Amino acid sequence: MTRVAVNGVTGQMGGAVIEAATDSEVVVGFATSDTDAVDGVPVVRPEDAAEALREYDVDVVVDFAVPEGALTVADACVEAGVPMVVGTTGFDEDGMARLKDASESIPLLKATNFSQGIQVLQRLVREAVGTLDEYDLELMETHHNRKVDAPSGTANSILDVIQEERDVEPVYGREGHAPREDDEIGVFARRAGDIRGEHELVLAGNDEVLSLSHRAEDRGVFAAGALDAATWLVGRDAGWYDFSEVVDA
Ligand SMILES: NC(=O)C1=CN([C@@H]2O[C@H](COP(=O)(O)OP(=O)(O)OC[C@H]3O[C@@H](n4cnc5c(N)ncnc54)[C@H](OP(=O)(O)O)[C@@H]3O)[C@@H](O)[C@H]2O)C=CC1
Ligand SMILES: O=C(O)C1=N[C@H](C(=O)O)C[C@H](O)C1
Repeated sequence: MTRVAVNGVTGQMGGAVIEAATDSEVVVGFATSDTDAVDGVPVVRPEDAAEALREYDVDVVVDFAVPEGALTVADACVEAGVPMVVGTTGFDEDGMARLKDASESIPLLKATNFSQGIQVLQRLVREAVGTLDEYDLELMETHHNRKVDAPSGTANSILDVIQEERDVEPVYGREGHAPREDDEIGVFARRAGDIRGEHELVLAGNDEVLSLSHRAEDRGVFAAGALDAATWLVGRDAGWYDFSEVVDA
């Protein structure tokens, strides 16, 4: 069985990963709060992660935390020579550069969304935006009221795909006198209740509207995808990997 360490183990996704780990074993977790264990999994502080990775003989780390915590644990993975799956979102440019640096020493797979449906949505988005190249584009996402980063990592990834196809400028929300420009894409983030994650791209023009959307119904979908990625990553060469490689494997 693959021996997994979970960064952000006390969080919503940390719990979902422990629950989803049936073909792998979560042997240790990292978090900053004063908790000894979560569901029988011992909790260690992130600054002691390198030592714990060796002590618990960890094969791979699965991370769903905050950017600062992910970077601390990425350093520990480099020190201990352990692969890392990064699910945390909201990194700034410097954080992304530090993850890229880490991937020169260890196998590192980062995805803003570990659901298979979003992988397919990304492909559909590329085709639709490339084909309907005159249509107006608007991007919406909705998440639970505890989410701290906006727009979501997934929305930013969808935007990246769109910008590879079309020269559009994001406008984050609109207010007041705000007429739409031809080359803009409106991006909207809503936060309410315990909504697991919804994303929708609307393409409108030529007297028609095409809507491409995805809704996650349980955090288990992200946890299962991240664990699939973790098992796939063990034993690979150092480098930067994409979740599409796992889905296509
Ligand atoms: N890629 C994907 O498919 C998905 C990505 N996510 C992303 O995962 C992240 C976590 O989401 P979620 O579980 O809902 O958030 P939570 O707020 O529920 O959990 C965050 C966890 O991070 C821990 N944490 C805080 N600071 C640190 C630190 N310095 N080092 C290590 N751990 C730390 C917190 O525990 P404590 O306070 O005890 O330290 C907590 O356990 C978010 O960035 C979210 O966007 C979420 C779902 C799917
Ligand atoms: O915070 C969440 O919950 C989620 N975060 C990811 C994101 O920012 O895109 C993925 C998913 O939508 C759930």
